[in-house]
Amino acid sequence: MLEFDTIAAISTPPGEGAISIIRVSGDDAVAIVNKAYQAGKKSLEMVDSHTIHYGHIVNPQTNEMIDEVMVTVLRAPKTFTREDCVEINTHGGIVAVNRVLQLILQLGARLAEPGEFTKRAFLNGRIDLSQAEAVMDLIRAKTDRAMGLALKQMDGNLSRLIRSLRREILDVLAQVEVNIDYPEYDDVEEMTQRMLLEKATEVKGYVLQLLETAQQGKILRDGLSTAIIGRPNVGKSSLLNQLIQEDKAIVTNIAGTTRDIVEEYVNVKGVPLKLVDTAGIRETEDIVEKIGVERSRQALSDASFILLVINQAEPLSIEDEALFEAASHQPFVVILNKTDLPTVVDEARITELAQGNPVVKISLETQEGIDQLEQAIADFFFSGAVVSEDATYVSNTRHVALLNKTVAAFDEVLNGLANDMPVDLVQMDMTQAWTLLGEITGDAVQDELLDQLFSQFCLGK
Ligand SMILES: Nc1nc2c(c(=O)[nH]1)N(C=O)[C@@H](CNc1ccc(C(=O)N[C@@H](CCC(=O)O)C(=O)O)cc1)CN2
Ligand SMILES: Nc1nc2c(ncn2[C@@H]2O[C@H](COP(=O)(O)OP(=O)(O)OP(=O)(O)O)[C@@H](O)[C@H]2O)c(=O)[nH]1
Ligand SMILES: [K+]
Ligand SMILES: [Mg+2]
Repeated sequence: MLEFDTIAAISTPPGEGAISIIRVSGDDAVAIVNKAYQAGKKSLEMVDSHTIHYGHIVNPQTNEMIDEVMVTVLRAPKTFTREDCVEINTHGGIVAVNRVLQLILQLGARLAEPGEFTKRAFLNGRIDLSQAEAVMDLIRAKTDRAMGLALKQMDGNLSRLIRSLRREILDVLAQVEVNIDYPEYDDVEEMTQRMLLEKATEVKGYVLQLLETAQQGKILRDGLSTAIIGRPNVGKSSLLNQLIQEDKAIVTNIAGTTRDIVEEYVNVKGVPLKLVDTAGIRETEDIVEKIGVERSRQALSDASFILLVINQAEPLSIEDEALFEAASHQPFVVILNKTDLPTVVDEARITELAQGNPVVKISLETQEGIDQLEQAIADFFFSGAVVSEDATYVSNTRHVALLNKTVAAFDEVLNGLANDMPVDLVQMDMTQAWTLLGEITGDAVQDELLDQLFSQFCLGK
């Protein structure tokens, strides 16, 4: 076990709640909290591990009572950090919890840095780096799918796969050493080269397969960024409300109702969408609406997927046609809304403008066609492929970058072999692939990177 000082932080979000938790971790956690804990003759130093105790937090210097609390004592190693941990459950709000924290800091603990508890769990060997990163993903997850993905990674799903690939590489590297040191056969050079070729090809194949999951993995994690665009009053906000099943965006019959971007996460037939409702796009002199229209254009170019809404009860306008052009840089679905009203729009022209992208007719008034729309969205995402619930995904940009570098290292190995390079040079590239994969799990990372990664965490985590 490494030597660390004792850290403390508030682990619950700021704001009004019934209870807040202060977490303390380190060798002196129990002793420090015990100095402030009062409950008759009871001492936290004497209680069993993983038990919770009622009492008061009292400033030992002034005897001032600060809060009535419940205190959990968790002794190493079966704790989140693998260190002695104490959790103080104070009253909610911000005053009580902050006063208790200040006292704990006065009594010898240091304020934890963001992510420092998780960092200790990593440094003390309870979890690896990709699992630690998954903890952060879990906290930030906004859909069930994103959460499922994070939980699996936390469970070590990706780590196990990476470890097995590294073991394969290490095995072949060891075998190469043996061949060099104890050449049993005359053709040892050729055998060694063949072994390296086979293994590099095989493991590179696995890494490429993993990389193929990255795009979907990223969408599962962050949501498919989807902009709802269209002229004013075509029903964009009504569509957002329909998809999220909630009256979140304001709907009126006044053109130019939506001024600001409205964002919502929603799960459509298993596809997590980050939906953005925008201001109707038109030329306008209204200053506020003008800014809204600017934001709509920005949202349009930021999105990976477009829902282009047209009012089919009106003739197609020049503005509608321009929107097809604007949307054409991303995949889009054309939505002909208001089918409860007579059709006026030129459908042949729409088909032409859609250029093979799906066209779906709906009425947000009568709910007609909603299911077909949701199906069209899901079809786009899955594009025929079935996404397995228990597949291993890469969803983290850092991991994707490392996997790409690993592929490049394998290419070096393969090039070297094709060009009859000396085996020890090829060995170096093979070792490089092994090191790069190790950076995903944190088996080979520098302090600087660790500091940067963990500082992205929330305080108290
Ligand atoms: N009060 C409280 N609730 C919490 C946490 C916490 O730290 N405190 N967690 C913080 O994220 C999460 C739970 N995660 C945890 C993960 C591992 C261990 C832990 O003690 N692991 C040990 C022993 C497990 C066992 O008893 O079998 C281990 O893995 O060695 C604890 C919490 C969510 N809820
Ligand atoms: N008849 C009919 N009316 C609809 C339908 N969908 C929406 N509407 C109505 O059309 C009007 C405009 O709807 P919104 O959802 O506010 O349209 P929008 O595109 O968000 O409008 P802006 O934010 O102003 O650009 C409202 O009065 C809705 O009730 C539909 O399918 N049929
Ligand atoms: K409107
Ligand atoms: Mg609107």
